[in-house]
Amino acid sequence: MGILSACSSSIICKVHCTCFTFLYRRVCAFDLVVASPVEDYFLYIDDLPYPEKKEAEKITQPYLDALGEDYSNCCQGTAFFPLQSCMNHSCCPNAKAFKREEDRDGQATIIALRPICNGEEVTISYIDEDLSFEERQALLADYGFRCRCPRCLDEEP
Ligand SMILES: C[S@@+](CC[C@H](N)C(=O)[O-])C[C@H]1O[C@@H](n2cnc3c(N)ncnc32)[C@H](O)[C@@H]1O
Repeated sequence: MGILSACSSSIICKVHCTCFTFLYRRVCAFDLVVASPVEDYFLYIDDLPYPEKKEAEKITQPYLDALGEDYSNCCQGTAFFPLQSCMNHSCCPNAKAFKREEDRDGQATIIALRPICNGEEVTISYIDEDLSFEERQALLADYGFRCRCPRCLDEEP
């Protein structure tokens, strides 16, 4: 297995997605929900100084009227993150990959769940690690492998 190891800081890194497309999950895609970019755009217009705001609103108001309440719908999708794709799974992971409110589009954060020693492998969980050994193995079989993490080796009958 390839290994991604890292330093001991709690926020390990911010990773960027290279494309925003639907991928087979074995490639290690990452499900995302991001705030509506349309809403962000209207908030930006709202903050413009007076003459520019007036000008911009002449163009944006018809779109806002047409969209109605749907303008603030968040977007959901799956993205490919090259760094996260290098991270092996563990049923007792030491890190977690997710998008925080402050992460902008195309960015996600890997955060340590506990202190990680220099040189220690950084692992995330691909599944709900609260499941039983059999349930975890069944889900991971769908990813195409049998889990050999320390917890599974320990729980293996
Ligand atoms: C997203 S890749 C992870 C990076 C990969 N190890 C590499 O070198 O490119 C997922 C693959 O890594 C292997 N893998 C990841 N976690 C594993 C684990 N806990 N036990 C066994 N194999 C694992 C499996 O072959 C799996 O299909």
